[in-house]
Amino acid sequence: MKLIMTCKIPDELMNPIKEKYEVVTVESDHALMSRKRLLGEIVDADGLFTNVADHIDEELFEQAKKLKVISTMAVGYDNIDLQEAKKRGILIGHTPGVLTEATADLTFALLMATGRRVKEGADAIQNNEWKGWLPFYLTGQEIYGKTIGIIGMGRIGVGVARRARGFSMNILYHNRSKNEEAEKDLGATYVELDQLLKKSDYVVLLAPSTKETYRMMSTAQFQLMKKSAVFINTSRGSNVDEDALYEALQSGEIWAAGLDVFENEPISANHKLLQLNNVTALPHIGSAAIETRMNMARLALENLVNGLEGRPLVHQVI
Ligand SMILES: NC(=O)c1ccc[n+]([C@@H]2O[C@H](COP(=O)([O-])OP(=O)(O)OC[C@H]3O[C@@H](n4cnc5c(N)ncnc54)[C@H](O)[C@@H]3O)[C@@H](O)[C@H]2O)c1
Ligand SMILES: O=C(O)[C@H](O)CO
Repeated sequence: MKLIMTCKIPDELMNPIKEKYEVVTVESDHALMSRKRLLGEIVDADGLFTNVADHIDEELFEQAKKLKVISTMAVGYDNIDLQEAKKRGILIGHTPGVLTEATADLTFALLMATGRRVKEGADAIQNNEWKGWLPFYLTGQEIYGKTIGIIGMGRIGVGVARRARGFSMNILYHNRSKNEEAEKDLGATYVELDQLLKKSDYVVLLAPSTKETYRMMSTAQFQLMKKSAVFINTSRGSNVDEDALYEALQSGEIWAAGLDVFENEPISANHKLLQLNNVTALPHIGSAAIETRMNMARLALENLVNGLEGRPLVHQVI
């Protein structure tokens, strides 16, 4: 059987697979397979190992004559057209759970870095702009004891809430349904979205990208937030209206934003959001811890091989 891997993973994981399957992948650890090559190779492939950067759309499904399983090395699968996959009886696997803690760590790191202006401070030193201690130089927002509002209280949202608890934060959340466990164990309080936006010092977005969440944070939502509030997005860029966010940050409607994800990735350094001092931006590295990425790759391979060999996927989307 032929497998396509649009990115390379370490040899220790790849070699046992190569013994059993014909594997087509890229040459370098630092490259993704081009769309053109993927569309060519997919024609006679049985399995596809993919990630958040590939668009698995109707055009690709039309080309794929033999495809049985698609396995993404990610928890989010908004880049895959599930309807097209379902129509063709193609199984989809993903990697929830193994990246929860690493992504919660990075989300909290971004919250702290944005609230306390860590990037601006590091840049000031680097650019030889530090003039010495001044009473209000690079003053940020306190974190300890403040109110955090988590939109999307799922696995990672709960992970962030656990970290927030360590900082004695008051935890508000908004979710499709109430998370009784988070309420009991973490003292989190369910509120409607408008209330969360009005009351939170830190608003953290961790809902998946769906039709309902598309640009759920736009002008009206930013206007409800406190002028001193910090907005953090480690979910998906499409959940945020980036023009509205830019306006809110530039006009002082909100105080700062920490962003790990963007509507179009990779974002260009010329993007208007990146020209603002009150934006801390990262290149979609929420789950980028070595052990985590190894576990994601292992789980994605297991999903793929299980599907090809007629066993249940460990984590199956459809
Ligand atoms: N930045 C990164 O590198 C990175 C890493 C991992 C995950 N993610 C993103 O984080 C998302 C969450 O991951 P997870 O493992 O916690 O998923 P999850 O499914 O456990 O949690 C998502 C939560 O969002 C809630 N939700 C769905 N629609 C909502 C809506 N309209 N309003 C409010 N809440 C809503 C769900 O009920 C669920 O509780 C992923 O879908 C992915 O997009 C990003
Ligand atoms: O959805 C995911 O898993 C992330 O975006 C990449 O880890």
